[in-house]
Amino acid sequence: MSSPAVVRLTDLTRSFEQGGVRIEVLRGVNLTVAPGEIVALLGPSGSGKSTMLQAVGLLEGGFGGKIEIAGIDASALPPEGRTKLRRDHLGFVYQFHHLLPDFNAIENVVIPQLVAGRAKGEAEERARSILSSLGLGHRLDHRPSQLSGGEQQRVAVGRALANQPQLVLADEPTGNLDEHTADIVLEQFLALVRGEGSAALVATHNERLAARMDRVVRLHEGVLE
Ligand SMILES: Nc1ncnc2c1ncn2[C@@H]1O[C@H](COP(=O)(O)OP(=O)(O)OP(=O)(O)O)[C@@H](O)[C@H]1O
Repeated sequence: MSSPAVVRLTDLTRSFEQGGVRIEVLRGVNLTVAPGEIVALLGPSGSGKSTMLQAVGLLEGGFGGKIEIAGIDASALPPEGRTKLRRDHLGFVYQFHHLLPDFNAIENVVIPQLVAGRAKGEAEERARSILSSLGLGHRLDHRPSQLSGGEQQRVAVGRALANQPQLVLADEPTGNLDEHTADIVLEQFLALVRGEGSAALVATHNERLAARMDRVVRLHEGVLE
């Protein structure tokens, strides 16, 4: 039997009420992401990309439709079940790094592994290997404030992959970087994700970067084209 899709969204809906006005942001999104597949989510500002990633990331409620992660219906789970699903299967990269400021690069990649129950030595070895593959072997002891924007973002990528997630959710992961640095960081991100065999759903408005991924889907007026 083939392994289940890492994500399957069926008729996903989300609307917000603002000042008495109802905005329907997602109007019935359907999407399937296969294991190891890297999908670019394109759409103009305000089209609902972040809202869609929040749904898949199981970070918020309020969505209609069905969200399945690794073959499990998340919509039917209690909050602790969703937390476990998120911890076991998902990794996150945001536009801003959100690294722990008081910990250095290697610690930022080790800590999530310790939380997940991995032994310290093994976690350190893995963190070193991931950060070296991201070109940061010479920056392991640096804290976020001692790293460039591109380096900070690469550590954030390493942290997202630390626990071998089946799916990485990335919201404008290079949106805060200049074009040249964004290209380098994206290439390293894609290489690491491919090397680990993870799938990824990457929100961006950058067509050029989207073209480097396996498939492009577009959000338009609340549905995927
Ligand atoms: N908590 C909220 N309350 C009210 N409206 C919201 C809320 N979150 C998002 N929205 C609205 O939903 C729409 C989609 O927002 P979202 O952030 O998902 O878009 P996006 O495609 O990620 O945009 P960008 O590329 O600018 O990040 C916007 O019109 C936004 O104002």
